[in-house]
Amino acid sequence: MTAAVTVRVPAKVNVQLAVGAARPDGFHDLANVFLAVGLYDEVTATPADELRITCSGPDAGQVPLDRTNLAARAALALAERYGIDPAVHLHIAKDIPVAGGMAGGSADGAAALVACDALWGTGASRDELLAICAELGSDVPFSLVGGAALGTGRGEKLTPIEVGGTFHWVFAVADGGLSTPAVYGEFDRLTAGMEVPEPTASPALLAALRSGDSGALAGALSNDLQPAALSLRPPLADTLAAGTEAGALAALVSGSGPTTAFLVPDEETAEKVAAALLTSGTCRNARVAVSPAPGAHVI
Ligand SMILES: C[C@](O)(CO)[C@H](O)COP(=O)(O)OP(=O)(O)OC[C@H]1O[C@@H](n2ccc(N)nc2=O)[C@H](O)[C@@H]1O
Ligand SMILES: Nc1ncnc2c1ncn2[C@@H]1O[C@H](COP(=O)(O)OP(=O)(O)OP(=O)(O)O)[C@@H](O)[C@H]1O
Repeated sequence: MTAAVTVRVPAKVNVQLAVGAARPDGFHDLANVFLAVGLYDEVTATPADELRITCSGPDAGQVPLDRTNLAARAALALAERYGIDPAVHLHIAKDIPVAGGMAGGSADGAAALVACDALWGTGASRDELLAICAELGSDVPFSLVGGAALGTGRGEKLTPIEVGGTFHWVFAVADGGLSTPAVYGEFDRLTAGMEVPEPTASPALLAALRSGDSGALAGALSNDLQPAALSLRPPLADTLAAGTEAGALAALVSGSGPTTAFLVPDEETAEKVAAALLTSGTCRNARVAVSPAPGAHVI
């Protein structure tokens, strides 16, 4: 029997997040262009007497260790489908900012699924794993596939996107998180009484990803949730300004925030912008990363 399986899983940034009107089920239809970035959590699955979650890393204190943890929910969902006793210890080595709009919890859900699938030898197909991911959350399927993809529906229906080069990023980690439902709720409040257009992927953005051209991508980045995140957390505007002044090609809120993302031309500029963000006092931490990155995979 396999003794332990470790799965590495990336964070994400939304290079385009086009948000439609609220649906009757409370979700919003999206044109969500996901790009996986090289900040990783690792989930290790080991046989145990009962389902147990532990977490290490600087933000570990903010991660729930009960059955609400997306890693636990993933293990339970797979076990139920295959009639397996979910007796597993899942250890999360967390490096992705918590509640930061970088899909950290979703990443752990996808990683736990891949780890338990390997540990238990369920032999689930890719499509079955993707279906479980979609039940766990809108962002979870992308954490499984990585790379770059267009998410439609509530973000769970994925079409892979070609990426023609490496993009360099700096991520400014804010103090405290933002609740994803609260940010979508603020989007609804800000757009009340307005005609919200059908979300569609930007051809210029897709072309920029395909060509690997950072300058073109900088001109095409967009996030419809940014006004809502800034409305709930006005000081984020200072973080965006600090990174732009330091030489970023473009700045935007990552997903529902409050992490802010800075696209930079190269590694050298990334280090410079990260240092300037740290000294600006407008964020708690600054992380350098490249994209695209592979989805959840056994290491
Ligand atoms: C902001 C993003 O991170 C961008 O990728 C995602 O849209 C959020 O994905 P997620 O965290 O996996 O969200 P879920 O766990 O599926 O949903 C949490 C809550 O976010 C809101 N939500 C989420 C996705 C979506 N397309 N429309 C929504 O309105 C709903 O209030 C929902 O109850
Ligand atoms: N494995 C997990 N890691 C982190 N948070 C988790 C996990 N499982 C459940 N959560 C809960 O989910 C909340 C959101 O955390 P997460 O790090 O996923 O946010 P996020 O990056 O903003 O998500 P997204 O970008 O998908 O909207 C946390 O406040 C926490 O209570």
